Amino acid sequence: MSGEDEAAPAARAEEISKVYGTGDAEVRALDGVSIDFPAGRFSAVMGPSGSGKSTLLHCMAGLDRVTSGRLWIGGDELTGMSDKELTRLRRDRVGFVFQAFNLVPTLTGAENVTLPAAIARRRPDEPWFERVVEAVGIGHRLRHRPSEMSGGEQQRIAAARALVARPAIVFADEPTGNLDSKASAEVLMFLRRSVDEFGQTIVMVTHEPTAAAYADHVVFLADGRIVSDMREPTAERVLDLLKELGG
Ligand SMILES: Nc1ncnc2c1ncn2[C@@H]1O[C@H](COP(=O)(O)OP(=O)(O)OP(=O)(O)O)[C@@H](O)[C@H]1O
Repeated sequence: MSGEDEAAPAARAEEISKVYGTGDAEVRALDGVSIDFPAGRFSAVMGPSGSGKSTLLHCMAGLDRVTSGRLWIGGDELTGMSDKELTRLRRDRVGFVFQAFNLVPTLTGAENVTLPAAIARRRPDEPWFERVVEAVGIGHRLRHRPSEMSGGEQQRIAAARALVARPAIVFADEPTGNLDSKASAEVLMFLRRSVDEFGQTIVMVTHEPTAAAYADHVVFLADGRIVSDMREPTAERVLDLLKELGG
């Protein structure tokens, strides 16, 4: 958590814009956003509803394409990649955690965690799997199916699934949006631990100041632009700034 942000960013956006629709229906969801997400840090993205948070995350993760501007994951430029190249990049370099856990209901917890590696025909790294499972605290749920788990347990399985492939970066979109405060804290503590202990890079969209307070820094969006930035956030300072920004 030192201040050297000169390290190569894990992800970078340069003047990106995203326009949905045309004519009267045109929506400029992102309007010239430039941002570096430093490697080995936990970053949060906040802002009012409709400010472009999910759009930013989806574009940076290669799930959606920008209208203009350039994007990188590590040294790889996403803009200009074919769909096939993007799919491969997402599979090999990016982890995802979504609000709606997105586990496969017919698979056990363990099978859900190792599914991406199986799809990519990668050999499972057993010691690493054990370490991630220990850190996430869901060892006792590995043989259960998602329907037999609480929301918090399902989300921790989803977080372990994102982490176990050792991605260059994990994007989390409202990962605690469906969880109560205790389950949220467990998920967030795991994400924090994965940054501190495993050197993981995380970018998380959230509405919740208490969730943002787990991050090393927070960027604030409004109307598709970055309007503020906060290091070492606390829930109180985040809340104050959101009020100031009218969010
Ligand atoms: N597929 C789409 N087609 C048209 N407009 C879209 C599409 N996706 C998003 N938008 C619009 O782009 C803007 C930004 O949406 P986005 O979902 O990125 O905001 P957000 O900050 O994540 O909002 P929320 O906090 O409510 O999830 C909004 O005005 C939204 O209506």
